[in-house]
Amino acid sequence: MPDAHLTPDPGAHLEPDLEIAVVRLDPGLPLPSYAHPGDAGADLHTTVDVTLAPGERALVPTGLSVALPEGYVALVHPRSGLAARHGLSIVNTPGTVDAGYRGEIKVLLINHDPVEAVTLSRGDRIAQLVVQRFERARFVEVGVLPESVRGAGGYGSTGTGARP
Ligand SMILES: O=c1ccn([C@H]2C[C@H](O)[C@@H](COP(=O)(O)OP(=O)(O)OP(=O)(O)O)O2)c(=O)[nH]1
Ligand SMILES: [Mg+2]
Repeated sequence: MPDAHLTPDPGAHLEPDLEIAVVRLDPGLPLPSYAHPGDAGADLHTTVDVTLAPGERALVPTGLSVALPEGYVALVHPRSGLAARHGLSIVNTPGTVDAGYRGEIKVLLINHDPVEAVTLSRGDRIAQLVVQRFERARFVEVGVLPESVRGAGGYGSTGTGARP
């Protein structure tokens, strides 16, 4: 029951109306779930126990396969708590789950901690899935691009100090 004193989370009023068909390849584990109303990421669980030595990576199964509607993509993002506490991230963050993919969603975890191993147990929430619409582009070749203020500046061209 939400606390009456709390302002509702942004987006909490939005009824989730996008249905995504999910097959649980491992019926012992739950479907992806949002921790709070309005959250963008639905947590994914590992189906296996796994220990990652410092610097080690592993492709970890989630026990889920989905059929995303046309025009949608699901992005596999790291969880910030695991990153902050253990240096655990995802090698290819964010992972891209294409709408036509019917295989098991997997998470390519990596332990960035220089010293400590990370142990995850079956059922632990290891990543989060963000479902988004995307645009499919038509790449049209031209000889010269339209000018812009940024131009070709990048890779730190604006520096790091506060701008005046
Ligand atoms: O973190 C991820 C990333 C990808 N996939 C699945 C879904 C995705 O649709 C498929 C292919 O991913 P991607 O296109 O990133 O990999 P690729 O190396 O380009 O493989 P492919 O040649 O199969 O496209 O693998 C996952 O389960 N988890
Ligand atoms: Mg690909």
